[in-house]
Amino acid sequence: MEINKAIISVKNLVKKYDDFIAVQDLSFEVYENEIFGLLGPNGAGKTTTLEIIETLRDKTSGEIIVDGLSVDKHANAIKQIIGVQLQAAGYYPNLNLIELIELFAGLYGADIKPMEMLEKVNLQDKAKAKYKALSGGQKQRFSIATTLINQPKIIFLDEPTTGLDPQARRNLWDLIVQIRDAGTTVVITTHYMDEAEQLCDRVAFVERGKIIAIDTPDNLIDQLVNSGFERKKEVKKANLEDVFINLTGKEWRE
Ligand SMILES: Nc1ncnc2c1ncn2[C@@H]1O[C@H](COP(=O)(O)OP(=O)(O)OP(=O)(O)O)[C@@H](O)[C@H]1O
Repeated sequence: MEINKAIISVKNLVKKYDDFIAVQDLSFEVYENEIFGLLGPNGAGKTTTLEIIETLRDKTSGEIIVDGLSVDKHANAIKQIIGVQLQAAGYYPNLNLIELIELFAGLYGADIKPMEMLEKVNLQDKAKAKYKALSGGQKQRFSIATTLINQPKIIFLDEPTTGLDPQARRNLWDLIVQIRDAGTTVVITTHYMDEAEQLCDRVAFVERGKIIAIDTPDNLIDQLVNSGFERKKEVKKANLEDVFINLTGKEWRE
């Protein structure tokens, strides 16, 4: 049997905001080279947990190891091996996409070819465009390109497909799978369960700051079915999203 190697290990993580406990005794591992989904209701503590792993937020207690490095002792070293989506506010309005990638590469000291980065996310035709002139799907793809500039071992994507149409969403899934297949571990949050089911190798459900289930989507669904669960209504063989894709096609556009 294949032994999975943990690239992120979170043990007994606790985060308090004054008296409020946002994360309580959370433990999980992310395996090398998987797409790992952190799922759960609004306010469950997903973003807080990710930001602590990304070394952007302090924890109250617990232990986090990222690729053998402790967040307590090696935050700077961790920053160098992870890719995090920047806030759009960081995209200087007067620079085009190529210039923005050059700027970030300079900040990271990364030796990359900007056009190759844009090709990876299928934005080569927009190299001279400004960020604000991009569609929602293109903006997300650009933002994912920026996470790859320092050739990270792990990237973190917080709700990357929110607000995208079904086609753009599926294009983005293909891109995320390509990134994993090229050897990068992907940690993602999403509120779309169809997305988690299709895209994630494993998922963890977080509720009120605790992990309540963690496994492959297949195993979690099988466990529920084996417990006697049945859907109330017979499900049709296609849904409205399939109609959308069938009518409008799957190719990259925007
Ligand atoms: N800086 C802060 N100060 C006080 N409370 C905070 C702070 N940041 C987050 N919280 C609280 O911590 C809890 C967890 O928030 P968090 O953003 O981690 O949830 P989430 O699971 O990412 O939610 P969503 O799905 O809505 O993005 C929430 O109740 C939130 O109000």
